[in-house]
Amino acid sequence: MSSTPLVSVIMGSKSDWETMKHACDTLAQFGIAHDKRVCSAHRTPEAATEFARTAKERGVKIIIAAAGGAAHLAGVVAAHTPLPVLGVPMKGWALDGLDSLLSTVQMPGGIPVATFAIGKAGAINAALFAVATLGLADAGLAAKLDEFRASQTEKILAETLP
Ligand SMILES: Nc1c(C(=O)O)ncn1[C@@H]1O[C@H](COP(=O)(O)O)[C@@H](O)[C@H]1O
Repeated sequence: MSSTPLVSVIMGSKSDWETMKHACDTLAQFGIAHDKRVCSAHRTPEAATEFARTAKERGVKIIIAAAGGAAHLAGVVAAHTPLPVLGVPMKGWALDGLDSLLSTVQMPGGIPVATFAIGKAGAINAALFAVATLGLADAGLAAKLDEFRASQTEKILAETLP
């Protein structure tokens, strides 16, 4: 997207992209300007902090942060910005994402991370949540979300079983 990103999608590793592309696809479906990048609280701590500290002045409204395992990225970013941070725990490794979920969701009081489901559903829902939030100040966007939900309902009701 070429215009100023309203949503920044960050992930701890390129290996998270297969999942997080669903968040970016969903944002694109609603025409929301967004950017995406890899940054890690563990492996690139200065870059992650700098990203978080400057996001608001760059015009970003919402950050979607994905990480797996010892998933500290969303929490660290939330510590450095007043912007809403939506955390998406990645699935995988020995604990299948439970570790990612718990390390994303269990924030100490005072620094919230809104945490979504593990994996693809969480990636899509974080993007839809960003759409809903931005839709509070954008009637056109809110109408698109209404349409999306109505067509989803129609599709499910039309499903037949073998
Ligand atoms: N949890 C974090 C953080 C962080 O929280 O800062 N940085 C990378 N990672 C995670 O490590 C996993 C494995 O990464 P590699 O596949 O690169 O080894 C990824 O799911 C990533 O999000």
